[in-house]
Amino acid sequence: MDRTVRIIGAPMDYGANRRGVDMGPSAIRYADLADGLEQAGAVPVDDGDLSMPRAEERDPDADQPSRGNAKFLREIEDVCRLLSDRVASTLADGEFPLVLGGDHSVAIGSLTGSARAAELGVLWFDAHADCNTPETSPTGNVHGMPLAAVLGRGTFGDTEWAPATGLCESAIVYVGLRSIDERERTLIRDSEMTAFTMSDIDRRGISAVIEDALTIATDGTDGVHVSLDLDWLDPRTAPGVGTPVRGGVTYREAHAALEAISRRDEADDILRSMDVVEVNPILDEGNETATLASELTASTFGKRIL
Ligand SMILES: NC(=[NH2+])NCCC[C@H](N)C(=O)O
Ligand SMILES: [Mn+2]
Ligand SMILES: [Mn+2]
Repeated sequence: MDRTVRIIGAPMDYGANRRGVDMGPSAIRYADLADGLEQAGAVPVDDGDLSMPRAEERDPDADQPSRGNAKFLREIEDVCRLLSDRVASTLADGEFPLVLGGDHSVAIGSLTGSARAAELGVLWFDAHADCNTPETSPTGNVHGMPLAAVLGRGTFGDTEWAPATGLCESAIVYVGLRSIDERERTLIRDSEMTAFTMSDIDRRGISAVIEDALTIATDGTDGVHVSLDLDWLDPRTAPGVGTPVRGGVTYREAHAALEAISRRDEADDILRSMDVVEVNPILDEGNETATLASELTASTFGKRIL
């Protein structure tokens, strides 16, 4: 399929606890992303990076004006508004938006953009649930909050910039969770989202879990957004991330899951948008996490072994 994939770099690090994820887009490009996409049968077009605002104060503990317990929320809002418009216009042009993070707060931009003109399901591959609000977050880091923001939970500043209109809560599916804060647990239980944890993968295997996840994410929706946080994988395989958690999926399980998405996409045309986030080259070993991010993206678009 000759799908045009527009690569949009979002070198944001205002939402993370560690500096360095702003270099993620370069590292993933350097790891032959465009080649991999071509081998998958896509036509990559690189938009370059969105420019990031300069924060007035880089001390993350400094008070961010009227933003509650959400560090750099003003900067994150600016970037996500821009990204959201870029994702929406890419889709309107009939192209596929592929967003390279940056920390996971960029998903507020990709999701609001992608859900503007469609009922949207989400596959969220992550060790973390990322559904804290400024009120519940133990850290104040916005990369732990994007799903709450797009679902309209909690208060993210004074304007309604974060909720995603066409987002279908019952079609949001987590895959591979293993680190959930207490208040996130309550939010998930009281929500319509589905959470497959690492225990589900242990018991049922990745293939059965991903088939169920695909069925839920596509039920009643026009398309699916894939959000891939590299800390979904085990830190032995993906060391270049800011918030590693032991006991993640293996290299093969990750490819199996994303290949399953591409097979479903070949049959039913389900893929709408994607972001690949949290690659931190400063913490990486020989760019292996960025390489993995690049390979897994190619698998999602249909690159096969044979
Ligand atoms: N996208 C991520 N790596 N998120 C990590 C979030 C960690 C923790 N739950 C927090 O709220 O701070
Ligand atoms: Mn994570
Ligand atoms: Mn995340």
